[in-house]
Amino acid sequence: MSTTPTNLIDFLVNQANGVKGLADLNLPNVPPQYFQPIQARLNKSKIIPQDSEQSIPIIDFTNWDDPEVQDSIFSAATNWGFFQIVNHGIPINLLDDLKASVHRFFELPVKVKKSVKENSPPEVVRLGTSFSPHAESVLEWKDYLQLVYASVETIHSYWPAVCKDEALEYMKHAEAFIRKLLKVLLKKLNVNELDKEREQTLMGAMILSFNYYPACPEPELVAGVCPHSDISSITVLLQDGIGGLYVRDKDGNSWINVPPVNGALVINIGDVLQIMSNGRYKSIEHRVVANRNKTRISMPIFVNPTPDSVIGPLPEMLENGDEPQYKQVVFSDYFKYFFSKGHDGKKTIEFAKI
Ligand SMILES: COc1cc(/C=C/C(=O)SCCNC(=O)CCNC(=O)[C@H](O)C(C)(C)COP(=O)(O)OP(=O)(O)OC[C@H]2O[C@@H](n3cnc4c(N)ncnc43)[C@H](O)[C@@H]2OP(=O)(O)O)ccc1O
Ligand SMILES: O=C(O)CCC(=O)C(=O)O
Ligand SMILES: [Fe+2]
Repeated sequence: MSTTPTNLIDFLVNQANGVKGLADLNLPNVPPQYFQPIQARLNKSKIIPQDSEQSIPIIDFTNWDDPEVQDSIFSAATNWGFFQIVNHGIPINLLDDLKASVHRFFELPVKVKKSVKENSPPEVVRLGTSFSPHAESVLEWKDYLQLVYASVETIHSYWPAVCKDEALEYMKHAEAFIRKLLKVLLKKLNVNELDKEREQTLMGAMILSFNYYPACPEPELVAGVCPHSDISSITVLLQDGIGGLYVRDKDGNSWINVPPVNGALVINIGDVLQIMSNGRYKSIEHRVVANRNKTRISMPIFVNPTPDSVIGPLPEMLENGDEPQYKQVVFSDYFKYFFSKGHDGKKTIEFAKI
């Protein structure tokens, strides 16, 4: 029978086995480095039943410039911070092709993935496991591949061949959708034009991430992703049909499932838009649970400012005399702070609080 590698971090990170390599050993138990403290585990009594009246809104984007549709987006971003969009304009076959390419990438032999890790500049491609393994006290049951949406030449040089075409085609369509959605979100904040400077601040740097959560022998002991809010302006997430994403409820103590809806994209407001809207839009905590029997994948696009963008409440938010709740921060300082610690709920935004 296989045993846990003696130097687990070396096995996971340096040898590029990731948690998939660990799961492939078919160990009966999870190594203690993955044990969440008891109070941090998601116990069933804290989950709001799926059939209750509370559920994340699902919005049809077909008539996105219809004021009623825009009102429902504003209401979801203000009250929930999370919603699902159907009829977003991205062909469903592209979503299916992308999911297949994610499985193809993670199923590559470890030596191929190791060479991707070793030969890719981290500002373009980053293969990793957990969240920030050198900074966190407990590991998360997740591997990831981050593809930075750079110039076409850079993409062709560095994105892995097994998923490059699918990822690039998806990003081209997603970019058009993201621009429309940000226009709506900004318009409802009385910002009527998304000029070049604001576009750079809201969506100047986009990262397509492939998250891979292998089946786990003891899912109740671990976290796929610990509670956190995203640091992006928005995140656009495609999930497969397995499920496992939960959002913190308004009462603060319970969690609501984000059920997989075929063809839908899950949108969440990130810290940047909470800061720019001076707290009007909410960047809500969410987490992922592991699954005993099935591998789950998800594909978030982190829609980020460029690293040198300065983030703060929009002047339009302060016109009627409201006090700013956040100071001006350089985005690269913000994300370096985010990665300097483990996921820790909503604590990152304290960095920008006045
Ligand atoms: C993983 O689960 C996640 C991820 C996220 C992601 C949110 C974001 O998109 S934040 C935007 C960050 N921007 C980029 O990643 C662009 C590409 N990267 C870069 O240009 C550079 O890496 C850099 C971000 C400018 C930082 O450069 P540098 O100062 O030279 O430092 P590094 O050696 O690259 O990194 C130091 C250390 O920080 C951690 N880290 C930095 N960036 C990331 C990243 N994108 N993902 C994961 N970790 C990152 C990492 O610990 C680095 O240590 P190493 O062990 O890799 O050496 C949101 C939510 C999630 O659950
Ligand atoms: O896998 C998911 O559904 C969500 C992942 C997530 O929250 C993240 O990558 O920031
Ligand atoms: Fe997230």
